[in-house]
Amino acid sequence: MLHWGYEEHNGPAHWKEVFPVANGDRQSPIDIKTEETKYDPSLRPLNPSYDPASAKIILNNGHSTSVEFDDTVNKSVLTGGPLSGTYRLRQIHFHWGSNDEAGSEHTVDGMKYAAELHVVHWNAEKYSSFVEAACQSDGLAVMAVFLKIGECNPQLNKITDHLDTIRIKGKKALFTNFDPSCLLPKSLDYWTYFGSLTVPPLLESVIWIVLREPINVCSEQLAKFRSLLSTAEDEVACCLLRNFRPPQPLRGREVRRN
Ligand SMILES: NS(=O)(=O)c1ccc(NCc2ccco2)c([N+](=O)[O-])c1
Ligand SMILES: [Zn+2]
Repeated sequence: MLHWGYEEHNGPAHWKEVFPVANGDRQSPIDIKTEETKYDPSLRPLNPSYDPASAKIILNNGHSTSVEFDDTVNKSVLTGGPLSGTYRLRQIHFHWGSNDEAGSEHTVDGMKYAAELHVVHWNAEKYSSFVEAACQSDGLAVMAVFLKIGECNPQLNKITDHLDTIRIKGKKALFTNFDPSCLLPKSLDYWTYFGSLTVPPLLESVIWIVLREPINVCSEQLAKFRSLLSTAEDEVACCLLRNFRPPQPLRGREVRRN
């Protein structure tokens, strides 16, 4: 496999050839079977607290589009929920499909949403960098938000309005004064389980926090993500039509709900 991606020749089925942990026992995403989730009274309310000034750049890394935040200080953090300690906001990014019928990574009772937002944090209380934390079993906390097709979402336009300036892989643009809370649903009720990065290197270091309530976006907004290129300037242009990994085996893990 040349370089991993989401096409037939280098997609999720091939990743184990380079990243054997792909067959590990705490891989993500998963299908959430709602009847088998367990209520846990010890789970606390989620407490995201983000400073819009932490947002720095918007980027096309060839696999998704991300907004990167200044994570050198505890200015934008997530506490509460299943977490012990303070997790620092690192970046947000999206996963989508080639049409509106599929695109989310997690599924709920087999149902696929059109897309999924990931809000990525790392355990800055115990570790000194994202990369170090990404190698620890309690190093990362990723909040997942489902995107379903409905009314256009004016908040998402803050992101999609900039995609034409970062069409090519590797392009980045200044992007600040953005609080990702504007993309969270009314309810912060969640499911939580121990899993992994859903993208190589697939490290098993993520405490997943999947919000139960989706947010609405419209088809035209999602279409803009599909016009991003997975290729760089000197390569034959190829659109990033899809970038979701399918659900992985639960391997006996428990999914708890608040
Ligand atoms: N879909 S996800 O939220 O699980 C995810 C996957 C990979 C990476 N990054 C790749 C990476 C390299 C070394 C450690 O991490 C990130 N991230 O960086 O936020 C998030
Ligand atoms: Zn992701």
